[in-house]
Amino acid sequence: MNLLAPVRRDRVLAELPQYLRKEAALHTRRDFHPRVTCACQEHRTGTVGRFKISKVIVVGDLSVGKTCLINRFCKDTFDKNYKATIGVDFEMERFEVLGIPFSLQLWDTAGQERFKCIASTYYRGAQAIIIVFNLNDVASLEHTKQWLADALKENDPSSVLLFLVGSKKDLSTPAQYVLMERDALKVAQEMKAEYWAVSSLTGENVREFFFRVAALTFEANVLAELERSGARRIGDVVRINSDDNNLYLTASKKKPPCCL
Ligand SMILES: Nc1nc2c(ncn2[C@@H]2O[C@H](COP(=O)(O)OP(=O)(O)OP(=O)(O)O)[C@@H](O)[C@H]2O)c(=O)[nH]1
Ligand SMILES: [Mg+2]
Repeated sequence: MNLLAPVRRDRVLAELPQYLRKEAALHTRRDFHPRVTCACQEHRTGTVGRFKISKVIVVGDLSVGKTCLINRFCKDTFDKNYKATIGVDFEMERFEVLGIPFSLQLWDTAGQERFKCIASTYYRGAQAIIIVFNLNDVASLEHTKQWLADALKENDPSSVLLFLVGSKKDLSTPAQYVLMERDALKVAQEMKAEYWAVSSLTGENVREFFFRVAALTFEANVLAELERSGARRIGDVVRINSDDNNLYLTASKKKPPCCL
C-alpha cells in the first residue's frame, strides 16, 4: 500500500460523524474537540498524520461476522459462505480527517477457540477495540465481556476506545431487535463502549460505524499528542542555520485561545 497516494474521496471526513445511540456513545459532542480542530488547521498534529498508523482490533465469537464487517467496509463485498479466520488477518484503510491523513490498521481476529491463542498475540498496542456479537444470538452478547477482558490484558484500559457492535441486523425482526438492543445498551454502558448495530449483508450503518471509529481514534490521538508535547509545542520546527551550523528552534507564534 502506498502511504503517499491520495486518499479516496469517499474516505474524507470534514465533520465529526455522529453516534448511533446517545445512551451508549463515547461522547455526545456535535463537533471535534476545539483543540483538535485548531491543531489541524495549523497542521500541528505532530506524529498523527502521514506516517502514523493506528491499530484497531476486532474480536468476538466465531461466525458473528467480523470478517464480513471488515470486508463490507474495505472491499464493499459480502460472502454468504462461512470461512473461519485462522489466526489473524488485517486490512489498511486510509482516511483524511480535518485535512490530515490518518490510517487505520484493522486486525480481524479468529473467534474459534483453537485459533484464539494465536490471535491474542496480536492484541497488543490497540488504540481501539471493536467487540462484535450477533444480534440474533444472546450468548454471543454475553461472551463479549470475556472478549473484552482478554483484549484489555494486552492494552491500557485508560486509553483504548471501545465499540460494541451488534451484527446481522438484517436477520432480526423489529420486535426482536428492540429486545436485543435493550440488553446490548446495558452491556455497552457497563463496558463504557459505544454501541452500534450493523448489517454487512445490506451495508446498513457499516460506513457510518467505521467513520466514527476513524474520527474518534483520530481525535484521541491528536489530544494525546497535544498533551504529550506539553512545553515542547507541536509544530516547533528545528532548522539548521547555514551560517553558523547552530541548531535552533523557530520562535513559536502566539496561539489562539482554543489551542491553549
Ligand atoms: N445475514 C447476514 N449474514 C452475515 C452477516 N455478516 C456475516 N454473515 C454470515 O455469517 C457467517 C460468518 O461470518 P464471518 O464474517 O466469517 O464470521 P467471523 O466472525 O469472521 O468468524 P471467525 O473468523 O470464525 O471468527 C458467514 O456465513 C456470513 O455470510 C450479516 O450482516 N447478515
Ligand atoms: Mg473471520
